[in-house]
Amino acid sequence: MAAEAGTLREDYHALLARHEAMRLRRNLFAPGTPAREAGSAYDGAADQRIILRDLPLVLPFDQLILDLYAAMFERRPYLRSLFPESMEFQREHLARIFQYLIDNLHRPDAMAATLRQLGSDHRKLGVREAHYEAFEEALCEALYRGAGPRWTRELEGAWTRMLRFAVAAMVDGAEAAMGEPLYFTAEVSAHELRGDDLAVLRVRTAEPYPYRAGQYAAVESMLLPQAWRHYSLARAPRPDGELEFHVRRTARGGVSEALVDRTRAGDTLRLGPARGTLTADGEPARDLLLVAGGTGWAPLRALLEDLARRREPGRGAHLFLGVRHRDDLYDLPAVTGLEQRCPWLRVTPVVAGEHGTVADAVARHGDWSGHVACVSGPPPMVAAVTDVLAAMGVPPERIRHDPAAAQPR
Ligand SMILES: NC(=O)C1=CN([C@@H]2O[C@H](COP(=O)(O)OP(=O)(O)OC[C@H]3O[C@@H](n4cnc5c(N)ncnc54)[C@H](O)[C@@H]3O)[C@@H](O)[C@H]2O)C=CC1
Repeated sequence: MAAEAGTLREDYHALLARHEAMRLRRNLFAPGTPAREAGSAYDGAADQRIILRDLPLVLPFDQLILDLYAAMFERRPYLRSLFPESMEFQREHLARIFQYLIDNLHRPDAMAATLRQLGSDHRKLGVREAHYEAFEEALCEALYRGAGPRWTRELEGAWTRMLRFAVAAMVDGAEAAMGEPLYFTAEVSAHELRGDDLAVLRVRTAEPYPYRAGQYAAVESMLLPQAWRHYSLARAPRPDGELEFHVRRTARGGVSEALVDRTRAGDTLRLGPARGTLTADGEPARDLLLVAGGTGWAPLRALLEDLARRREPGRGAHLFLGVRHRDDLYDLPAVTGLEQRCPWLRVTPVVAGEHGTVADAVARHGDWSGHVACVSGPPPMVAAVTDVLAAMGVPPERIRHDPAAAQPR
């Protein structure tokens, strides 16, 4: 066993050394034009056409991705430790990334910011530039396996160029974030069950944790190493530095179960740096429409606390709080506390069985075309509310929500 581990380590260091040598060579032989800068000349539209044309050959993604990880771990077993024990979420995540890349390949520059962020977020997983090489090798093998006799060099070329473009932006993002901490260690200061499947966790980080109201963090429980899930920070930043998360158990064996059922005060969590642009900033003259569904209330609570603190004269806010059942109004004291403190805030609870959908309630209530809207909840609810608001003439830049991919499930 020890000898095997030794060989794995040697393989790993050989890969890193080989990679560093390649990087040096690239820089020596092509000064000023490292591979990653070539992205700006990348003809993504041409590769998009090839990939879309041949997509039926390599679908379903599920199989392609299963083959990819199998090939990677078979060839380089030492990379397995960078991934969580359960690969299910990881595979779904990769399928979403592939879909995102394919959908947006015709406008590579527009994707760069998302990919740089992704690269910066991959640092906390221990991912290094060299690992992408192993990933590319495994992708080629999976494409070859999937397409079988219909595999072509053109198909492989288009996928490889797409991947290299994405990797170049991710590596840029990782390098630009060198000064940012990989993660923050936090101790759970309180764990409170609110119903059988929901917990409110309060945590304190060892170092100050910078964030703005409305943002979210990747959270890792020590019970499930390398499995990170996003949860919104449910309070505006406070002088005592205490943070709050609202977690609903969504599946057995996942991070939400670990956080709801198996976490107690005194336990350690890790938090990635705060992310997201769900803020009320930018247009202080406009009234706010806040639409929450279930634990999607968390970031909107932070926004309201922040607004209550730095009251902007004349600015009103209307909150629609959507839940399935009355019992799901799990944070009522906070809601009523804000309502009492803030005469400019109106609250409309929407209980699905009694009042219909949140989107319908928003539509029935009035004309929101002059408002800034912040929407947070299950992705289908966010989509339905966004459609209603768009139909009323609220421009897209005034309808704010987190990307569906950033949500805990
Ligand atoms: N915990 C957190 O920090 C955050 C959670 N979220 C997301 O918010 C959601 C909250 O989930 P739960 O608390 O379980 O809420 P839930 O499933 O109990 O539903 C909350 C509200 O959304 C409506 N809804 C549910 N499914 C819908 C659908 N398919 N179409 C239209 N409306 C629908 C319900 O009627 C209810 O009004 C999750 O998707 C989570 O990812 C979003 C931001 C932060």
